[in-house]
Amino acid sequence: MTLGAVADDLTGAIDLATNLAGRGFRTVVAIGVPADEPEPGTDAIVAALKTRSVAADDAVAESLNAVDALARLGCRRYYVKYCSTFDSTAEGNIGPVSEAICDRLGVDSAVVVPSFPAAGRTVYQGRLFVHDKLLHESHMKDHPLNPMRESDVVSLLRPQTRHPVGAVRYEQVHAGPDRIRAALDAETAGGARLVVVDAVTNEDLVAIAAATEKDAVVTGGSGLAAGFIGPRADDPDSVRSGGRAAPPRAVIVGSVSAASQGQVEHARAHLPFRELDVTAARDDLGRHVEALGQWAQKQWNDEPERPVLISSGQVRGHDPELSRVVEHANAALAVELARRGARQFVIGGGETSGAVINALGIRQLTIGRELAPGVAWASGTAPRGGPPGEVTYDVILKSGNFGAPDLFTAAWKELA
Ligand SMILES: Nc1ncnc2c1ncn2[C@@H]1O[C@H](COP(=O)(O)OP(=O)(O)OP(=O)(O)O)[C@@H](O)[C@H]1O
Ligand SMILES: O=C(O)[C@@H](O)C(=O)CO
Repeated sequence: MTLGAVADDLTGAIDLATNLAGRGFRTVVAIGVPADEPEPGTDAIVAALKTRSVAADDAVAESLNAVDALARLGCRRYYVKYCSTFDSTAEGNIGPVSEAICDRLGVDSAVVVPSFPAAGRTVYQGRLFVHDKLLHESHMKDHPLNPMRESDVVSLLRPQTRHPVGAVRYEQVHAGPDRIRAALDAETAGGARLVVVDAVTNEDLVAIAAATEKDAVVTGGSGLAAGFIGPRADDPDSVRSGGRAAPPRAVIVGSVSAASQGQVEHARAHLPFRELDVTAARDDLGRHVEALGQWAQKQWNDEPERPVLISSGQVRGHDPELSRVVEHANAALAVELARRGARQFVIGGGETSGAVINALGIRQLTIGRELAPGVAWASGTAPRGGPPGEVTYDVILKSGNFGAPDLFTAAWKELA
């Protein structure tokens, strides 16, 4: 049975696909609502949507389209993937989307498991932690699109549903799958449709996965997948396809997260670096992007294997419109670099990655070597655009806060 997943952004989809691959699922990521039959032998299809920051009605409609498409492709079990920091719009899309999918499939209730301990996200007594900080005290309090000012997951979810929100606390999770199942059933009997489940360690996630293995819908960050047992769990390396493209190489960072900015700081010492000038991009996008393209070409002429690094820098203040301008600029930059031959990209940030992949015309990705929790190389093809034929790209699409400080320089070794 193929597992179907609906992810609310692209890097989140890659994150989930990486964890599924690590558990022995041969996984493809479809960009948008899946249209194509997956290759024979596919165990999981993750639909990468762009619904985290849109109006709830639009997020619901797009998510249902994706579930219907996954059902047509043979999926019978579904994973609703949102961010491990539970971010969405102020009104929130996680409740409406999860409930609509349950309704569509005739399912009474589903677990809510944001926890991803390997990336420092844990839920204890309903409170979401990012490493040692409560969510509302973490970097997420200043996120440019979805600032998070509350850490209690039940409180975050309550305004997003007309039903009571259930909770299964750590004491019950720790007591194992049978107790978790009994607690979930009691919450559902009490009228809850969405039940927030604590998880602090991978063992907790394994227990929750066992307790819910017959549930047709589960929801969460990618962590819960670490508890799944895939069809090729004995040999997870067999599901990975290697790097297929060749240099030139570029790192494009539109992510403003602390981890990405640290990675830029580290890589600047080693790679040719330029900052995308936000004002110049807004005033004359074509000219600015062309200038960056010429600069990159010169670096590649001097050292063909050496990646260039371009970052759009720090956001000042909360300005969604400016964020869109920068996304558009980063996407145009990727197209310009591809036009000049670039085939291997590391992209920082979920929104940025979505914009870039769409602009390059990539419709589907297969997962390759894993570099860090939730981060892996992936390969995809796109129409050549002009002459007939296809172009193959190797990409890392990195969630803002994921990856070690040296990711932008170390990643390339994994392609060899
Ligand atoms: N200098 C800047 N000024 C304004 N907006 C910017 C600037 N640099 C980046 N942005 C925008 O900030 C947003 C960052 O979101 P993105 O999802 O790409 O990264 P992130 O939030 O750090 O990562 P993730 O969503 O994966 O956690 C994008 O819309 C990007 O275009
Ligand atoms: O769950 C996460 O933290 C990531 O996959 C993500 O969605 C960040 O955009």
